[in-house]
Amino acid sequence: MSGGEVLLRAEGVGKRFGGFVALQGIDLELRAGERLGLIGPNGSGKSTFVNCLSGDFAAHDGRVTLAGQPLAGLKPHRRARLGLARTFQLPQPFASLSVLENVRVPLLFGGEAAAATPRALECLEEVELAGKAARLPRELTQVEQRRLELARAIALRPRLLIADEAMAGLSHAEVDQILALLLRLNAAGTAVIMIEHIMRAVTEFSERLLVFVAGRKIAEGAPRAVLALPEVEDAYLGRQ
Ligand SMILES: Nc1ncnc2c1ncn2[C@@H]1O[C@H](COP(=O)(O)OP(=O)(O)OP(=O)(O)O)[C@@H](O)[C@H]1O
Repeated sequence: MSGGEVLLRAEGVGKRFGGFVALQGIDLELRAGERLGLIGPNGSGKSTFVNCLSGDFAAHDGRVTLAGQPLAGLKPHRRARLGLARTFQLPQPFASLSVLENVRVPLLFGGEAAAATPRALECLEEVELAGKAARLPRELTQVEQRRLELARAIALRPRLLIADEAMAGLSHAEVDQILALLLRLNAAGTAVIMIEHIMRAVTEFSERLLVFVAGRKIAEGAPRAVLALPEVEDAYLGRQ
């Protein structure tokens, strides 16, 4: 479900770690409600880019705006309040808090303390975890932990959700569950950037694919067309 206006604009984003250039010259325009897939071999800079968007890393170069507002210098929780949410490759719940309390946390810090419990319960319903609200995260299965991570990310009703490998290690059926959940969120208006190594999932989900290799964007466009490009094939076969 994509609207017309640009929601996120990144221009010339770059990031170095010491002398190592992890990311260079990344431009992206994402429309409201769009479903974008970000792919590339291991170490190509996908998570680094997402970290620069979410504010977990400070970019060295470039400019990022969300709905026209510059994000430079804003910490992740400020970006979350503006509507930019992300999940982490490795779910990061608070181990000693219940599933419900974990979803209440972003609401308490996001200025929605008054309605934190009903909204947290609504999110758990959305990800089909309401029955486990009183459990501890470690009592959840792997796919349930992924769903909890998504519930925490959607608590503040983001305009953009970035899902960083939300399906890694899951079975075929579990991948389908997460895909269905992300499609539901998107149908309700949330733009989604999906970083994913599971090609079936990312091509099925995305309206547009971006391909990173060695910190640069090498291709962008409709999934099937992009995957058919020789330079993309080369990148995956390690010929680049
Ligand atoms: N905090 C860091 N310090 C130093 N180097 C880093 C750091 N984070 C990432 N890198 C390096 O930056 C490069 C890009 O890493 P990044 O995690 O963004 O890749 P990725 O495309 O997300 O990979 P994967 O698919 O394996 O998750 C890699 O060479 C990585 O080793």
